[in-house]
Amino acid sequence: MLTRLLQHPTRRPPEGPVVCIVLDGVGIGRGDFGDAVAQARTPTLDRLRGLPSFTSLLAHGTAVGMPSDADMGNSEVGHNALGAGRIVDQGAKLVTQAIASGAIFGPAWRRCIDTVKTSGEPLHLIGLLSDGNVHSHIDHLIALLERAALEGVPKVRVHVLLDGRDVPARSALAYIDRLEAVLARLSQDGRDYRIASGGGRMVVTMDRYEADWKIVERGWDAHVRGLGRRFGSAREAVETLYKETGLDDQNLPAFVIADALGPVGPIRDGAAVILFNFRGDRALELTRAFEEEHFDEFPRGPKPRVEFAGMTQYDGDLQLPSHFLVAPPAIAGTMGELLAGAGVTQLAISETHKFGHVTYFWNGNRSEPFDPKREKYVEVESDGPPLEHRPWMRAAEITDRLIAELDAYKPKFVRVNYANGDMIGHTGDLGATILAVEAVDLCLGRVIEAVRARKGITVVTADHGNADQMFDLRPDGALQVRTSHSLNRVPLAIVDPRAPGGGPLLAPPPAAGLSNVASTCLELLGFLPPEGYRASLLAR
Ligand SMILES: O=C(O)[C@@H](CO)OP(=O)(O)O
Ligand SMILES: [Mn+2]
Ligand SMILES: [Mn+2]
Repeated sequence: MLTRLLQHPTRRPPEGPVVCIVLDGVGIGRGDFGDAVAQARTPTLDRLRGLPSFTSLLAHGTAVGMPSDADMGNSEVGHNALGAGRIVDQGAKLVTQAIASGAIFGPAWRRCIDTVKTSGEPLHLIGLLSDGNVHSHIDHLIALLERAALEGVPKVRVHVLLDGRDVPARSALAYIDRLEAVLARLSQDGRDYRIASGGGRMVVTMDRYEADWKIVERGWDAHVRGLGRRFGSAREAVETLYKETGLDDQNLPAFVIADALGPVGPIRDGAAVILFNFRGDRALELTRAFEEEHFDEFPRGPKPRVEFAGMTQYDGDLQLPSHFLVAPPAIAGTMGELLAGAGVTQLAISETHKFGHVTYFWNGNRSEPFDPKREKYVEVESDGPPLEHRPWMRAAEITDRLIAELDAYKPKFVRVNYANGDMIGHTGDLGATILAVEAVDLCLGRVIEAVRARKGITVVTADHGNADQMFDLRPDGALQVRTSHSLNRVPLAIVDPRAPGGGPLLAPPPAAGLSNVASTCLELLGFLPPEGYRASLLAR
């Protein structure tokens, strides 16, 4: 692996910057009524489709390091591939492999098991309960439960975050039933395994990029302190909350499972806690709440002294958490690191919801800049929910700031993420998602024009689909709102006013995907595609 960029023998970099725009969740759909990208009025995207430099890229499955081609893409694996220029085996795959080999039951697991065997306190498992394979997989949870039983752990408590964002919007009961069956089977020979608390992932525990610590506080109260509305079972909680609130899984309020003696699973001194999500963005804040001695993001109450482990290490710079079951994907030599080494100035910009995507994920799950003197990271503060009431989100403010920074900071390479197609697509609201795509298209046009005026090049792509598929066809023929990402390909277009047709000719290798974008950007900047990187998309 090269650690230094080499000049390209023939490519001349532009006078201005190379700006890579990620349209989060804007894939290429079927063009039907449920394809919000096709339904939207998008003069800029339409123009890009006519360029010689337009193509489509794979953004899901094995092309982004997921276990199989049935797996959707997501922001983590998408931005990892964009920034690393290679296909890296991702958390979903690494955890499954570590379960198969037994490597997952290493030192961190041992510490947890030894702790609870000594104290008599429960082993607590906290995480997202679904088979979405974006943040977690229920099979991983079940493997941990089976092993705990095999090792004679007497008490386990599971704290379940309801999904409905990577899986159908109201599918929580199916996963709860499946989990309850496993817990009942394992609750024999004196063992006592139960669900202890839970709530919808968008309002309980799984905040990211410090958008709203209240979310984590609600989770802390329910999982750790046993504080919250009580129910006899998770099924009863979900059924009642569906009826009372009309909300879907991702937004259901927190709940606590209690019996005649009170909450069944508060987390106390001497317990062990495993956060079984493998993806870091939405796991880091709870990790900090468990690990940091000094902490003032919310009142924790007395912090229980527990043995804490993550499914993996979520942040390689901050080394969070300190103990983890599976080694994280090793992503070194990302394009950000190589450009920093070559002294090229970089700007990364997005709004809060996607800020870490263009910094942390782009840099291989590292939160810090490689060279703070030549990198500027700009976060535009996001609006609060409900986002479907503001589908334009902060696209205009991001655009204003980006254009201002082209003159003020004068970066040579820019990466920007527009969150709208994804964040509004996840709400399942077709009308709002059409508006979201239109807002992005407007800003896209502004950026392209500003970059052209400064003699730069724009590279437009997306990290995975979402807005392009707002419905699923159920087996019975009925339509069902789709809140999750799609498996569709994503657009790739390059605007270079120096090229005769408005963009360079492309020669995409077979099965070209997101991992080919880094070499493409580096080549446009006048460098050779680095050794080990996937090929550039540019024709010779
Ligand atoms: O919101 C998220 O956490 C995921 C979906 O689970 O979306 P994205 O990968 O686009 O960030
Ligand atoms: Mn995304
Ligand atoms: Mn998403």
